[in-house]
Amino acid sequence: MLEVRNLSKRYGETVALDGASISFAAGSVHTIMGENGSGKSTLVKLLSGVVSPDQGEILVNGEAFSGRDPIAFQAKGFATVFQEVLVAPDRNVIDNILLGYEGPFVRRLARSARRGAVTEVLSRCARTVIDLDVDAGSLPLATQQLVVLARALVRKPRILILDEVTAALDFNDREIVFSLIESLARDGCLVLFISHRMDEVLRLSDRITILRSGKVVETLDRADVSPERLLEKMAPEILEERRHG
Ligand SMILES: Nc1ncnc2c1ncn2[C@@H]1O[C@H](COP(=O)(O)OP(=O)(O)OP(=O)(O)O)[C@@H](O)[C@H]1O
Repeated sequence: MLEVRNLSKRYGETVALDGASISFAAGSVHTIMGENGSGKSTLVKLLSGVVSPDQGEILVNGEAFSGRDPIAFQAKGFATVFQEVLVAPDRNVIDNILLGYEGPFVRRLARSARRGAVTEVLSRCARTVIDLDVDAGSLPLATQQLVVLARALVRKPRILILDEVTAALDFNDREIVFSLIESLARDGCLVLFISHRMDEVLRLSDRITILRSGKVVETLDRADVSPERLLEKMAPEILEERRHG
């Protein structure tokens, strides 16, 4: 459904992504793992149209497209929740969740229906009760993250990219987000999950791609991985130290 071929991105002297080729299947949770600086966020930015690749292709259902055009990516069914929490701080929660969503769905909604749509989408991704009328900037960071997640969900994405979204969340909200991820994948969505938490990666992933220094080390099926194998692929030097330490 989604494929990247030979994708590369350089920032000055730094090669952030170096000829990455990965195939992603619809209806699956595909995790990208790697140490800090391995290129995970660069891949996310390329797949969101925030930056454009120096080389390589992004294909959706076999059709190549790329470039620096987030709206075009959204139109193709991509929605991304970035690592940095991005709310419009002076707009209320309803506006934040419906922000930039120019689809016919929202245009036709009356005021009360907007509130209903937002309540429904929040109930799918948060146990925390969120006041819809306060400015999003006044909410705790974890709640802001849930607002951004709801914003992605309201678009009914076919490809949902979650970059370290669970880091700030409390236990209850993390559990509800896990269930949401599982149910989205069951319904045919591709969930591209970026995390360095071994427990959640092993629990949720169907496939795992490991990046090291901008290169794809390997893509593995969940059945073939163990924590030790993942660590060996991500950071062999750490495993070596442990063996001898
Ligand atoms: N805008 C930028 N300008 C210069 N260098 C950058 C920029 N963005 C990323 N890099 C560099 O590219 C490399 C890959 O960074 P990237 O953020 O993609 O890694 P990451 O795996 O997401 O790391 P982290 O887990 O810390 O978020 C790093 O060496 C980083 O310093």
